[in-house]
Amino acid sequence: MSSAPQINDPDALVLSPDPSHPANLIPELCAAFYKLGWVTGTGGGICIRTGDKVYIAPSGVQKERIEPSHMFVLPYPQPTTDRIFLRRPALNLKESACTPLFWNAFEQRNAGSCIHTHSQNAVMATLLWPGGMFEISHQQMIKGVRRGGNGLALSYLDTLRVPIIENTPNEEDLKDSMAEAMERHPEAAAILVRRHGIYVWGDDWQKAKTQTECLDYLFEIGVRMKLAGLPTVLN
Ligand SMILES: CSCCC(=O)C(=O)COP(=O)(O)O
Ligand SMILES: [Zn+2]
Repeated sequence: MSSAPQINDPDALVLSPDPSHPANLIPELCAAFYKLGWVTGTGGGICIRTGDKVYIAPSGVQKERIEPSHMFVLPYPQPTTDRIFLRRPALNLKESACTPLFWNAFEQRNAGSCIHTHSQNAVMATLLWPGGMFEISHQQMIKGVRRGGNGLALSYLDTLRVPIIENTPNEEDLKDSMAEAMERHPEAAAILVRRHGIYVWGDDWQKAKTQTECLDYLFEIGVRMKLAGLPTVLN
């Protein structure tokens, strides 16, 4: 008898031979992000939304070792009351604590994917820019960032600005301040969290990943410029 998942079997939502299926992509991308130092120590990750379904990794697990069967699938949109699921893993796991923050990206930017990293470049940027905004100009990689994370790409002549919000002891409690920062700065492609990391979103996982890479590069070079005493914004 075949053990393949049947129609109406929730496991069919995460078991696919297609490498581009979100349940296969999330483990692959988390393993790649781990190598970059973005999701070490279990923190951070990526979620993917395909229309009315959201694929989310478990919380507090080694993100470089997750498997498709560990994935949560949630319907989008959600009711305003309790969180509902289309599929939960058989193991006793909880969905990522980043879920409410990923939801900000879906609801406010219609994002198809959101990435959270604990990159030291992002954290250092929040320490060396003690105000509410990271700023850098005249860098080629600025061209890889889109206005609002989902609009037209910035030009070499644009100054990149990324808002910084203050950290909270619990990840979930960042939801409101992240939502406010996104509302106040419609051109922002991401939100930095002081002494913690960053949330970056995009129309799809490819665009979210590209923007996270460009931003991380810009944080790294911005930090190095600042430490070398060089101005990061030119007139
Ligand atoms: C050492 S990780 C602390 C919690 C955190 O910052 C985080 O991003 C948690 O993400 P998870 O997906 O594991 O809930
Ligand atoms: Zn985090």
